[in-house]
Amino acid sequence: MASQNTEQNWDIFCTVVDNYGDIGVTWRLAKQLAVEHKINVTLWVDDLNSFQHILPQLDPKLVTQTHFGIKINQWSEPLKAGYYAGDVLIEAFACELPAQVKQQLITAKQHYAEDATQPKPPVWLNLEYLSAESWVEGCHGLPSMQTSGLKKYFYFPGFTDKTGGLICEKQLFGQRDVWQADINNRLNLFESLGLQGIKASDTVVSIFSYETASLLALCQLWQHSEQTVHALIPKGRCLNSLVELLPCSVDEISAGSQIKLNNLVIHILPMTDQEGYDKLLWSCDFNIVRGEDSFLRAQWAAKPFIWHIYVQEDDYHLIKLDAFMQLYCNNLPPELANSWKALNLAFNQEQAAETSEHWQQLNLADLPLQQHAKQWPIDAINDVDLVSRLVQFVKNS
Ligand SMILES: Cc1cn([C@H]2C[C@H](O)[C@@H](COP(=O)(O)OP(=O)(O)O[C@H]3O[C@@H](C)[C@H](O)[C@@H](O)[C@H]3O)O2)c(=O)[nH]c1=O
Repeated sequence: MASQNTEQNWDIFCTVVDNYGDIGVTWRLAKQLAVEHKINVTLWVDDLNSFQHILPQLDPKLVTQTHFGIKINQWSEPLKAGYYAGDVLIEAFACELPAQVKQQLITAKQHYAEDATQPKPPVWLNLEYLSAESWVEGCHGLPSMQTSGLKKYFYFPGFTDKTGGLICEKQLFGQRDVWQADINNRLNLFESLGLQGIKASDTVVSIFSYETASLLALCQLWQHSEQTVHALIPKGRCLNSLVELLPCSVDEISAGSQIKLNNLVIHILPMTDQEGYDKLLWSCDFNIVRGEDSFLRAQWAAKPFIWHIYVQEDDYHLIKLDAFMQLYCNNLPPELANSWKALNLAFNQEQAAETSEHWQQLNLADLPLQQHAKQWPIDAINDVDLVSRLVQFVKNS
């Protein structure tokens, strides 16, 4: 009961469209709400098998289970675990709430309208996808009146103070700095993942992209690089782009495989939990990431990166990519900004030759590039992270 009890109960509903981004973002959100704001969170997920890839201890057969203090309920219809209206209800990325949940909201509203001592109906929010586009500022926080008479708010993550902010745990940058200050952490991590032969002077790149000819071009280039390049690839979609380099079919490749191609060594990794993936990003010299959540975590890793954006109809993703690149490059020397942007654009447009060319122009040891990667997270977070802004938003609504 929001008005009588300080303990808050929030529900988050998430459908897994494809890949891991939707569940990845909502799982981070749930963990931070629970850990930093002591909120009782119930996360409803329609595909626990996908979820298990990033939370290995999850049992996809269970209707309800608790991990990290968060109740995780299977979302099948009709719901097997009961939904009871709490203080806040978040639908992630415009997923359609079950009819029985909507009915509970209407009932809660009616009861409250008849008797104001009854619990208020939950604050209802739709969590949107992250975009750096300027229109986001105008739409963040807008309410939309539903036919039921209930209000639903649109919550837009973003990079400016007029948006909903970015997911980032309070201790994250401190933990990252401690990790990166000691080279042994990186080498120990590689060892614990079973990666052999990585020397401190080698270049290490993590790769979690979608399929693209640009990736093949980069790997072909790295084969002939002066220094050894280690490509760390969690088993998944991007391997399909490297078929012509692989000694066997993608299906036969398993986590733990190591493929040596002249000066390029490809290591196939198991997927780990999110905390393990963060550490991997902190430990590499360069990260190739995708979607929404790994994209943000690559920024928080304070290392240079390529963002392989999720493709949208009519090339709309290129507009989103451009909006982000403009922001990211604001304080970079123009020549460096141009080559970083050109690399990202070529990679996303599958321009293999241009991707190789722009990679060669980018010097990973370049000090301004590294300094920018370190300063950017501080500027981007803009004082207040998404979860703190969200809690405040709920208080004000
Ligand atoms: C490789 C790896 C990833 N992860 C996590 C990090 C992220 O939370 C998640 C991957 O999510 P993303 O980076 O967002 O990429 P994605 O491609 O998996 O998800 C995408 O899904 C689409 C449906 C959305 O529309 C996109 O915006 C995007 O979110 O997986 C691990 O926890 N361990 C791992 O080993």
